[in-house]
Amino acid sequence: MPSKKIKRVGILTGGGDCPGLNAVIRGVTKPALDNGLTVLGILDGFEGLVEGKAMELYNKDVSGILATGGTILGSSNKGDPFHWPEEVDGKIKIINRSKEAMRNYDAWNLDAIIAIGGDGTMHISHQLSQMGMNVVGVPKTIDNDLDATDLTFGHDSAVYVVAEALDRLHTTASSHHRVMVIEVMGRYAGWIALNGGLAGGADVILIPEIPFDWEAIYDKVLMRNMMGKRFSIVCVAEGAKSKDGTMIMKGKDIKRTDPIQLGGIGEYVAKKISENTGLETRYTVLGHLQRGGSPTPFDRILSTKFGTQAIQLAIKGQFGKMVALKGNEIKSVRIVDAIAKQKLVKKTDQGVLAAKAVGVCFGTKDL
Ligand SMILES: Nc1ncnc2c1ncn2[C@@H]1O[C@H](COP(=O)(O)OP(=O)(O)O)[C@@H](O)[C@H]1O
Ligand SMILES: O=P(O)(O)OC[C@H]1O[C@](O)(COP(=O)(O)O)[C@@H](O)[C@@H]1O
Ligand SMILES: [Mg+2]
Repeated sequence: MPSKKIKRVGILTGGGDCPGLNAVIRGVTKPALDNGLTVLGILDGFEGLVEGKAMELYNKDVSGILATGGTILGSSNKGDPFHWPEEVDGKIKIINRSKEAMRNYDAWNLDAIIAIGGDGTMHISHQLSQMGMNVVGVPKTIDNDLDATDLTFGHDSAVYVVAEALDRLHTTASSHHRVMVIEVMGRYAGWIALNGGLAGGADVILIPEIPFDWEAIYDKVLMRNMMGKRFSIVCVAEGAKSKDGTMIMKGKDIKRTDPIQLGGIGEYVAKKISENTGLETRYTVLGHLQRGGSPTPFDRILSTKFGTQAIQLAIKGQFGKMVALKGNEIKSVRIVDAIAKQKLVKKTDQGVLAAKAVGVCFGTKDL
């Protein structure tokens, strides 16, 4: 049976922002308008859907945003309709506001929503699909931890920032004969540390998937020193942990479905190296610099392909699907399958093998 012709589509960006979101919004909106659809930009992710915050998008709104960072729609990693925190008598109570989300969807006369986000956004999209909402997903996250796509947009831009930072740290590390530790993002996945470390020539890369031995790190930096290489660069993922330790948290935000805020491992690793090797050590936390600014050309292209394919799926009535990169092709997968598995670094990944082959230490002798 041919699918009902859609006339009006909503678009939102959920979760942590990243470079390329605006390129996707443009990639969806331009062809949608050309096909006679109207487009409603929902503000601040699912928060806007629940609270009724939106604006019409016209050609002028998406003109000139291909290369701009952030999202013109705003984003939020708190507004989960199914897990909405509300303060009652000074205490946080979790309530379900999904019916209000459905009500706004109907009140706005939407035939579909394009939801751009990561695992959290896709979880919510799946739940809303089950309630009858037509959703098409677009995978974003600097972390690259969605298994259903070979790459998420935003990752390449984050890796570019890490590589540039490592280049800069190299020159000062070399001048002062220091160990430089850099903490990068990625949550429970080590992709940013692995790919950024590879691109920036790190000597040690520490990732959550490969718990490390302290001794292996000390040996590596001391050995380099003995060989006359009087500086070392250690690239550590925020979720990395030692074999005898746990991930280090900098805080908790109970308003979020995953309340854990990672951070602090860089400082800790630097302190331990300094205490146990006697080498002068400094640390840098790259933080949100990895998520800000203009997308790389690679991410602009991927985002544009994702956006244009997503609106095509919606026009064809292919709901409950997420666009995905498979090899060089943009395909689609079911959102329910996309949230089934997190993509983590495996010890056998070519990036790990290549890093090992050029002498990178992962803080373990077990590899
Ligand atoms: N496993 C989950 N199931 C349902 N909702 C989630 C889950 N993880 C996160 N969320 C919610 O999804 C939204 C976005 O999640 P977040 O992880 O910040 O961004 P992303 O969409 O990039 O993964 C937040 O409102 C968060 O509370
Ligand atoms: O900006 P916040 O709320 O501190 O979140 C930081 C987290 O968001 C990220 O930058 C990106 O995660 P998402 O893409 O899943 O939102 C993680 O690498 C990091 O742990
Ligand atoms: Mg997430």
